[in-house]
Amino acid sequence: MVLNWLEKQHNINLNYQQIEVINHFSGPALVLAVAGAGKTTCICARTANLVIEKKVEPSRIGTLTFSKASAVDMEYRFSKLFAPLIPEAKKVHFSTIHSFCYQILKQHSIQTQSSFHLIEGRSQLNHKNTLLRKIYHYHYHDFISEDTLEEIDRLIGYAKNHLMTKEEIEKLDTNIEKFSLIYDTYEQYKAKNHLLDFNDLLTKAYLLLLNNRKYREFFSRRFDFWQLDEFQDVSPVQWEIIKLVLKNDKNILCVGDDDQTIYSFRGSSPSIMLGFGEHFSKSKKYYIEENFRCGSEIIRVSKGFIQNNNHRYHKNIFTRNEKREVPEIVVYRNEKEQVEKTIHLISNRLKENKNCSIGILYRKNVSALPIIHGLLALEIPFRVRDQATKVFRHWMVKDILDIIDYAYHPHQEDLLKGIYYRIYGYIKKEQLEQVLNTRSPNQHIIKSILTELDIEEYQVLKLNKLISSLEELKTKKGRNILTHILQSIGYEEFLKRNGSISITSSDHIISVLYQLIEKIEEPLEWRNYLNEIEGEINKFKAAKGHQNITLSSIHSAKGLEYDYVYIIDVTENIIPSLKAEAQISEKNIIDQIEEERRLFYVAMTRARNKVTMSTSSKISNKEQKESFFLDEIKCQLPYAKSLLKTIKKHYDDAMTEREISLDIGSVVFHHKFGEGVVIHKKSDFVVVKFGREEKKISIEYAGKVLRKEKRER
Ligand SMILES: Nc1ncnc2c1ncn2[C@@H]1O[C@H](COP(=O)(O)OP(=O)(O)OP(=O)(O)O)[C@@H](O)[C@H]1O
Repeated sequence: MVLNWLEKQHNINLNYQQIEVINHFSGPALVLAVAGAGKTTCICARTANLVIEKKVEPSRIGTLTFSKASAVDMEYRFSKLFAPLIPEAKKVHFSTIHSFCYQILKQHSIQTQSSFHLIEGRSQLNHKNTLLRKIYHYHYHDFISEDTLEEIDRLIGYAKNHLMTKEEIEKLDTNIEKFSLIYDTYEQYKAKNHLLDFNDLLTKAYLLLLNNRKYREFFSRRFDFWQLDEFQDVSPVQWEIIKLVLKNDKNILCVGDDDQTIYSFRGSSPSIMLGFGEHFSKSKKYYIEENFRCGSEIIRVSKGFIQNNNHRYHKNIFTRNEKREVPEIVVYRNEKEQVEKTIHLISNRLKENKNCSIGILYRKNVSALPIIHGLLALEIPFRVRDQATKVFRHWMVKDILDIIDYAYHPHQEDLLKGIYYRIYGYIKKEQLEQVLNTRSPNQHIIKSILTELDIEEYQVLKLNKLISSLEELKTKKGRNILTHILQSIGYEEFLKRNGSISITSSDHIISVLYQLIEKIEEPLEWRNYLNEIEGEINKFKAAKGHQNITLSSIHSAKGLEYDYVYIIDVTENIIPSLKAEAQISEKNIIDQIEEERRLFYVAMTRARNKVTMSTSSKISNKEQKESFFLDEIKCQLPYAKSLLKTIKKHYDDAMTEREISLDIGSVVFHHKFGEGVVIHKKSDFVVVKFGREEKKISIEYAGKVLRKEKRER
């Protein structure tokens, strides 16, 4: 009946693997699906089948997802597909795990006449960040950078999702030395003020269910049939909650694609999916391996690429779709060319087909800005899915704007307080405090240091130079504004000294700012201009209706599809983006690379017709290597053989001219393992990927082996 309905009313012919899933009735089941396999269609059809064929009450079926957007989307699709067939379709429950936990806590608060307030959510977002900022300042006596704030937030989520003990939190692999102190203070403050963040919804609900039999029984009666979508994203605490509310019959159907696990950094754990069969010894396992979305060339290339991961279920990914277009790699000369040519390619696509959909995807939100700038200039409409403008509040952008403002307002102490140690002049904290206590409010602060304090000769020279550089800044235009701040005012020097941001990532931000600042006539215009761009982006974001072009981070593009996908900035250190913690283990590096590879796979499989991956040879005028993922993809392309020969020749030639390069992405040769790619580099070792195997080799040893091999050639 359901199959007939889908075929007749919606022209959807389910394949035999999908039909098997739809017919699954009771007991635990794991559905291993591939990208574009119609997971949502399957869950909706199985729900309809339970109601129509198995006579299950619609309100007894509960489907949980991980994001609000997916829950809303599924509810909408279920109603669109089956509302005319199932009069009580609205009674089927679709929600997020968080909202399920919220109901548990709400119930508890009613019964115990206690209350709690959320410090996250649409209107509350800043509350949590404000609290973390204050706690950081309390422990470090310093202001927190946006990067550190994000990292602390992530670590808190990670610890909670893994139900970590105090001892485990103390041992967490992080550069933030006082993290466990910050964590304790945060927890104490929330407990005292009855506040909860989103992750607390999970941990508190878990504890309630674990320690209170009545709650456990009450909520396990909530549904007879449970379905869990995006199972690959489940975290340990979420999985514990689900297991606690399952009744003895364990009617749960979990659907996911382990190749699309992209939230491990936040707490999801692929091992839960991989261990499903061990947990439920009598479970069934289904596969849906046909991709209905992508052209066969995209499937062939992306499948070969993801097979480089070792920790995954083997799946026979296939499609019956035609070839469509071969995935393409484009190496541009510099970041500017990448933006211009990408927009040009997109415009041509739209000329060919004004209804086609285009996704521009990137690993870091900052990559979106030059494209946005270019699209705005050409008045091409677009949509931005996530917070691309967050970079405008990045501390580097704030510093640059403050330096400009300070040049115009040299008496303003608030401005100088934030930047005095980030610019030339060697101003010490005590000197600044001393002069701020004695000078009158309208006095030029740096001049006051010169006239009122007893300072060394070298500093007199530096301060005089700084005063004239700040004056000179007011005369600069366009790119020269930024160059002057970086070089003459000393901001570049500070970036190099500062360990909290990698040079590559500051280079990336600077390169983006260079592109945005080009047409600025005088420094003071810069702040307004950034506000204008932000306003435009928000306008486009709010605009309803269809837009051909969508800009999105790869993370936010999960679950979506476009006719044409452009993945930009596929550059070393941008993707894969690896954390460079001091004590990081080899296993951790490999796990991170595998997660990044999954992320790239998600990006590629968003495309129906063609995926174009681009990189630029230079960023901020500095040579830039392409991501080694592109080497892995090149091996899958039709022209791979001849291309590999070229690469090999290129490296052979290069090696005869200079020492072998052990930089990430370099192709190297080992006497036993053959050709490999350097995928990670530390001061004393490198990790080299030879085919599907990864080897950790000490730098000293690697140097010897690789040179020996080359000499023999
Ligand atoms: N049996 C089918 N025949 C034809 N098209 C189908 C079938 N099942 C699903 N589709 C279509 O395939 C596309 C992918 O489906 P869907 O977005 O549900 O996949 P998914 O498994 O959620 O993908 P991903 O995990 O990559 O986001 C959709 O356009 C959907 O309508």
